[in-house]
Amino acid sequence: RSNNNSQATKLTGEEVAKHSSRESCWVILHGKAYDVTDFLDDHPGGPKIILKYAGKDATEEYEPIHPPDTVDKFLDKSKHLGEVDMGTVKQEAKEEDPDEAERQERIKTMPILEQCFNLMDFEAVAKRVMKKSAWAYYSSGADDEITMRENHSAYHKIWFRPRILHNVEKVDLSTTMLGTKVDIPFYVTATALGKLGNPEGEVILTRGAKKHNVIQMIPTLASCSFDEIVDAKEGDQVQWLQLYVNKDRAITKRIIEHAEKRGCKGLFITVDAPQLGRREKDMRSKFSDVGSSIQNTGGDNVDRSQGAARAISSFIDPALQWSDIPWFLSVTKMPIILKGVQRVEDVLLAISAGVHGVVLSNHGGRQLDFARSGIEVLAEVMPELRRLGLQDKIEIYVDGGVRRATDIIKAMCLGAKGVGIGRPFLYAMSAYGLPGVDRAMQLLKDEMEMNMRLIGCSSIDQLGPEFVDTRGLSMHTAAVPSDTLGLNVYDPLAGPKEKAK
Ligand SMILES: Cc1cc2c(cc1C)[n+](S(=O)(=O)[O-])c1c(=O)[nH]c(=O)nc-1n2C[C@H](O)[C@H](O)[C@H](O)COP(=O)(O)O
Repeated sequence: RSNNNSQATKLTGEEVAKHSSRESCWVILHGKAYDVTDFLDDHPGGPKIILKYAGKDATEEYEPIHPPDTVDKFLDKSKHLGEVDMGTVKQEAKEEDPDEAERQERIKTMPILEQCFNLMDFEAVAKRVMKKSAWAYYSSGADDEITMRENHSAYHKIWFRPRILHNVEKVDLSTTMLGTKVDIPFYVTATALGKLGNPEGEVILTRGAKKHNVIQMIPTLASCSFDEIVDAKEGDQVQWLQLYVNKDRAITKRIIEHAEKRGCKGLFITVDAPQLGRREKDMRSKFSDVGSSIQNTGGDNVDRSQGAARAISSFIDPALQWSDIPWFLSVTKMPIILKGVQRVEDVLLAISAGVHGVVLSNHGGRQLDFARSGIEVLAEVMPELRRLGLQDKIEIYVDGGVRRATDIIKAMCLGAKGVGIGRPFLYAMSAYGLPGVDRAMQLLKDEMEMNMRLIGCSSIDQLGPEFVDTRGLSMHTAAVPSDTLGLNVYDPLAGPKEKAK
């Protein structure tokens, strides 16, 4: 114990440093020491990443990945060893990030916020100023990222059929989602690890959503704790919960009940991620955290650096199935929406399972590559629901690649109740904080008002399929990257000169 009388009860860094092995492993988090020896093999991210910080201060690495209440929730109180006299802790020489000096330079010369005129501008700035590992995590899609690009380019295959000579002096962009009135038909969708981009994390999105009266979907894998995000809401602001279903249903039940108690108005069960996709940019990035046990392809010596996503997702239940839905309906009164539905057959199954909505989504292209865009699936679903007279049985949302208000309008014309937007608000938050999110949402509102006028509609309920031409939608002319791997190793048939040897 430190002998300085004002620090009488505090541990010293030296003492903590003695416990730096599998046999006895202590770490320091936010100035307190914890004995995590018995927790090592239960850590979703595997033991290696903890052992890397055994006997040391792990706060910086821990912060963006774990909500602050994680230790209290998952580590028995007997393992909480108390305060550390941080003056006695040898601060590790930070792994010099060669890019850091240049990144700081780029931050000094970044465009001012007013120079961002659309959502893609935020992406361009974020790419320049974000830490590599954070950019990699947010921007990556699965495999060759074909679907990630298709999500956005699919909107370019839909053309408007505007009408003229309708009074569009007053334009009302408001609508309702799951019974909640919103100012404009988009919501902030669930995206994990908000603190990778901004030290304040998801609460920035909460404040932006409040200002523009749109709904925020709280991610299971948020950096902020669920309660921090709910506490950050104001007045009657509405939030939804995105749920990754845990193999341990008791944990899932606790999360659902707590969310309902805290006033969440929708439960979005993510169904397109029984295993998180292979996001290669994320895997290649500095984030050298070892992968979760779910990816264990054999032995502990295998380098399983799988990036942030894999490290935090081993709890997700790949056995989740339709027969589980009645249980979810029995444990909550919140409307239940399946997030990640990708074909009309499953929308019909969702209706017969009694859920209240679906999000037609491929997880922002971060899961199955070559899954179709949400908007293309929407164009498949709605005519079939209308044919069967089921279009009012369920609320249909789409997300993925929405970057312009015209994208939102196209989705509404095709019958969506609203659209989810992910990366653009992450980039705005990462580059400019709350002012960035505020501007991004305002830009969408301005674009939406103008575009509604130009297609000849003054309110959302006037939008319908007759305003769009979707004939090009099923042409998958995605900009497929050249087959770099194949070309690098391709061995053309030996020509005549080769034979002569
Ligand atoms: C960009 C992004 C998306 C994530 C996301 C994290 C990031 C950085 N994460 S993930 O770590 O597991 O992949 C989640 C998540 O926690 N849960 C979820 O349901 N969707 C997750 N999504 C998907 C998201 O909810 C939308 O489906 C997707 O972002 C929509 O596409 P855009 O980003 O193009 O708007």
